[in-house]
Amino acid sequence: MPAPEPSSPQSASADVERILRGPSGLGTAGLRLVRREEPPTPPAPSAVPAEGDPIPGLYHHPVPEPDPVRVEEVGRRIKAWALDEVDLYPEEWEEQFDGFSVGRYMVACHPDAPTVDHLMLATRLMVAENAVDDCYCEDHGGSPIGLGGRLLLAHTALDALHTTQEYQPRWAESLHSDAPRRAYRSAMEYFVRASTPSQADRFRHDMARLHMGYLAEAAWAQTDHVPEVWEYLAMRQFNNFRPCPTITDTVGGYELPADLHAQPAMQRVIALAGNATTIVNDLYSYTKELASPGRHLNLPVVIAEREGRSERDAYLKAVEVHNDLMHDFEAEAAAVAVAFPVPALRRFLRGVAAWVDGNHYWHQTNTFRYSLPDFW
Ligand SMILES: CC(C)=CCC/C(C)=C(\C)COP(=O)(O)OP(=O)(O)O
Ligand SMILES: [Mg+2]
Repeated sequence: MPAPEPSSPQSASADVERILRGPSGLGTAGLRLVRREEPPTPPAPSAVPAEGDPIPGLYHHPVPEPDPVRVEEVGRRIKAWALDEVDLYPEEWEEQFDGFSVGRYMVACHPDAPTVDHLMLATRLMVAENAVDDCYCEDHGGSPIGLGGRLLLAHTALDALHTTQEYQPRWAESLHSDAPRRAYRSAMEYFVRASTPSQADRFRHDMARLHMGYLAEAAWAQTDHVPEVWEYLAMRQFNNFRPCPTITDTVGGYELPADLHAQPAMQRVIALAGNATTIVNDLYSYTKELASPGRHLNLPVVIAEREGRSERDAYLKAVEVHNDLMHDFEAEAAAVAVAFPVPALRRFLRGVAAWVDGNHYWHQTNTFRYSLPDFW
């Protein structure tokens, strides 16, 4: 393949825009997966953000309001699944379940899902993943103590135990014994029915990564260890949203072939996207985590501690780290799209970019869960 012509910074940025957000020009609006919005007006450095505003200076792409009809239907169906199929939560957690707004989240992140059934694949998994995080690791009875055993057993709801006839039934029963396992088991059953074997295996691998990240976070919490910034970033690359954008093709009803997914350049793009989305969480959940009992690690907290910065400087540096990750993600995604001109690969990259943007939108607008610090 001939080497690409060197391009000016303006044309390089137009290439990124075209590849990640679709073609532009007269008559092309219908070809894009994500509707182009007017570029956001960057806030003046001193502007104080109002409730629901984006973090000043955070590099992001606004998305159109998610389709309210789909949001409502996904919301209705996920509640029925949570209550009737997996008995997910007691009545007193209902407000938090509703406040999570998972329908709005998933509709924003998957604009190319052909049907609500496809959206439900992502929505059940998102709810199940949060149930494991809340009930095993965090605020709803979670603890670092004994986490490894709990996570491993829950992981078998995704990646089945194959053992002797004597022991198999005890394992099968165990998958119904708590809400996180019931949720993982059921969500995975739906996912396996809709995905190819290699898509399901990709997902299992990403979930094993996630569980390894939870364990490192828990180990550090147990010994009250504050890692170096790069060590924290390594942990957060695993304790990460990655399993969500990487199912974009199953949710879109197509497949990124396994050999293209496995390309080192594609793996880097996926990791950069996952890392940017996860640092978005660190920034929007900063005040919630400061208010929670004990020390909750997130990027601003680790930068402040390890680099001796004020809380505000550390937060602003974390914004820069996020922005660098986003720029690298976009540049490398554009390079991969040029190197492998395969329609399914381009669609997958657009799907990952849409997930990144939808994830930002949800964090920004979820004022039930998140609020910004007073740094501007
Ligand atoms: C949905 C999914 C795969 C989540 C995995 C990791 C995770 C829970 C996050 C990236 C969110 O981070 P955090 O636990 O800090 O969440 P909140 O800040 O409490 O919303
Ligand atoms: Mg957080």
